Amino acid sequence: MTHPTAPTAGPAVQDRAAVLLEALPWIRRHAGTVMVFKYGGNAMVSEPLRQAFAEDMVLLHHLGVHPVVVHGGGPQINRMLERLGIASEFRGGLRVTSREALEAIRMVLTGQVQRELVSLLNATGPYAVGLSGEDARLFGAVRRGTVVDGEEVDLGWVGEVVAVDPAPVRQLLDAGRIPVISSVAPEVDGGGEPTGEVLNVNADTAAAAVAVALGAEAFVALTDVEGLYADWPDRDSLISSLTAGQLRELLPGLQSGMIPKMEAALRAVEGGARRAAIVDGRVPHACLLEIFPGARTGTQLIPDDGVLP
Ligand SMILES: Nc1ncnc2c1ncn2[C@@H]1O[C@H](COP(=O)(O)OP(=O)(O)O)[C@@H](O)[C@H]1O
Ligand SMILES: CC(=O)N[C@@H](CCC(=O)OP(=O)(O)O)C(=O)O
Repeated sequence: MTHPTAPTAGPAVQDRAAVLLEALPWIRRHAGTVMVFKYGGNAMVSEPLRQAFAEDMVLLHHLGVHPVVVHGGGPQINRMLERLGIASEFRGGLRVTSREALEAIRMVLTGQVQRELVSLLNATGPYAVGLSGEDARLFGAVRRGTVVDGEEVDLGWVGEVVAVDPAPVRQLLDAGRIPVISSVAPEVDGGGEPTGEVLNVNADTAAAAVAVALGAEAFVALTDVEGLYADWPDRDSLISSLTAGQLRELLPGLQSGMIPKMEAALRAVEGGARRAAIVDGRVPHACLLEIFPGARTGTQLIPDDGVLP
């Protein structure tokens, strides 16, 4: 006859219990809240990292938090455009998008990157449902250009989300699912009606719009650096936390992909999120570490009158 080995109350057991107990106040405060995670192409670079991200989302879901994933896929799009012989050009952190490129981008985001993410999340249970801004009119977008060195630049078929209907996402959350959203959006006219065109939206920008529409508690964007640097690329200038007002002052000096990312973080906080975080997607389980305020990586952004929750 065998007997199960009784766990000894040694240090290892105590440590495990202590980790769970340390998370208890955060879990109690955040159960039932929405957290929007922007999963960027540069943070999706390895299988173990993708796996760790999916595990974090499923664990948060079981802790009672409602994770919503908005994904990018910049490097994956670059690879496809290269295969098709289409040049990639970025202005102010946004891709100049021809109609030909748009077709490929829509295919890569909704047909490849989203499918892979949904499949990873569903490896252990029926959690994830993928949708794009086109589904159930989730997004409405208008064409936008950008300003580089004081000059207006036409970006082609690039959009900015001007309307989000939270209902399709809420319905999925209510059904116990994890929504996984691709950042392509139908163009809408002045009356909010679809024109029949589709636009390429930066995924950080789309994620912030989703966070605001859902009244998310937090907006977390993964990237491929430690966080926001005050004086990029000086590695000693990493900012661990800042207020919306401090970010507004830094924004004009930012470069490349950090421009839309920090604009999105600001928009999320201005729109009601208590916190936005730029976290290092190269650190396995960076999203799960978010539940331990003392162990968070990256840069935390809070409203001017906020305190770090
Ligand atoms: N001030 C800054 N702090 C951190 N990164 C910066 C800064 N300015 C520019 N960058 C660049 O922005 C990149 C992140 O943007 P991007 O590549 O669009 O991210 P992702 O694909 O993860 O969404 C970093 O890898 C870095 O090269
Ligand atoms: C307009 C614009 O720039 N759209 C982005 C959409 C994907 C994205 O944002 O992906 P990451 O988050 O991985 O950068 C693009 O075409 O690359």
